[in-house]
Amino acid sequence: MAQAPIPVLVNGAAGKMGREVVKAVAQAEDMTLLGAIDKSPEHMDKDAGELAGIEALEVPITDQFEPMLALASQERQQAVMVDFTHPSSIYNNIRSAIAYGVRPVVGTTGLSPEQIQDLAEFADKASTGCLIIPNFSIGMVLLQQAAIAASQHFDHVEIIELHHNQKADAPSGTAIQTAEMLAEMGKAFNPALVEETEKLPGARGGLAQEGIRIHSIRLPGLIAHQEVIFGAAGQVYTLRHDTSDRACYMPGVLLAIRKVLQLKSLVYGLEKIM
Ligand SMILES: NC(=O)C1=CN([C@@H]2O[C@H](COP(=O)(O)OP(=O)(O)OC[C@H]3O[C@@H](n4cnc5c(N)ncnc54)[C@H](OP(=O)(O)O)[C@@H]3O)[C@@H](O)[C@H]2O)C=CC1
Ligand SMILES: O=C(O)C1=N[C@H](C(=O)O)C[C@H](O)C1
Repeated sequence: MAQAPIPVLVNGAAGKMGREVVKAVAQAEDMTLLGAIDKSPEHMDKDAGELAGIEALEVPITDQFEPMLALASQERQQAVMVDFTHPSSIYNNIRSAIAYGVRPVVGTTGLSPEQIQDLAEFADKASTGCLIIPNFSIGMVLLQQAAIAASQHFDHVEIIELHHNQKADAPSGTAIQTAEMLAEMGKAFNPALVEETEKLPGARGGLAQEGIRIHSIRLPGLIAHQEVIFGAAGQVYTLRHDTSDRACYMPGVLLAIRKVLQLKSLVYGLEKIM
């Protein structure tokens, strides 16, 4: 029997990322858009395809999250929920999806390490695959790999992340993940040479693990950008990634939808499924 297409729910379907995901799923031959959920009253009942700038898909935007999960749980082929909503709702969204046996692919940032640990235990107990991916772009995975390599040779590093000014959380999930990866190298960075005084609180950025500082910039005109800057005597090594279109995340999102069906636990980071 031919493999049935993967039924996909998109949560946050009226948002900037959600619209891209609707388009990508509609155009993927092995997937079908089962539902498009969003809480924005402005877009309620609109056709998700038309809102995404493609043909009508006969899938209206709805705010009925749990009924959609219930519907998805009835599907012959296991269903996936892609979530690009808001930091305030993501923890509960993931728990609800897992409770219904629907596999979450999560791009929404802002979960704490404790929440991720708790969700990992919940997914384990339910033997349900779940992917939490702070950044779906291949370019960022490559930047992070280059940063890990550079960290073996440099003891000083700072991260700057720059985003559009509609972003709710700071620092970005990607910057937090990048700092975590560098911290896992097992050494402390940025040994202090002088006693520093911050004349303006926050001037030196947020302090992540192992002395790594993260600086967040929010401006209209930006999409998503990150620099990891290494310094040593007489040299500076800068790694930079720039996005110019949210389409850059879609190959990673489609890969994650396919891969989450093979998992029985929570996996954090695109690099783990590539
Ligand atoms: N992992 C990755 O590669 C990427 C991750 N992101 C992350 O994805 C998230 C979304 O980003 P973006 O698309 O730019 O944001 P948007 O604000 O453009 O879109 C979010 C959409 O979700 C809706 N929404 C908010 N809360 C809920 C809820 N509880 N249930 C259903 N719908 C909800 C919003 O409605 P309303 O407008 O009414 O609030 C809005 O329509 C952010 O956390 C961002 O950091 C973004 C880009 C890439
Ligand atoms: O809000 C965004 O836009 C983005 N959010 C993610 C993050 O917080 O890292 C990924 C990317 O930077 C775009």
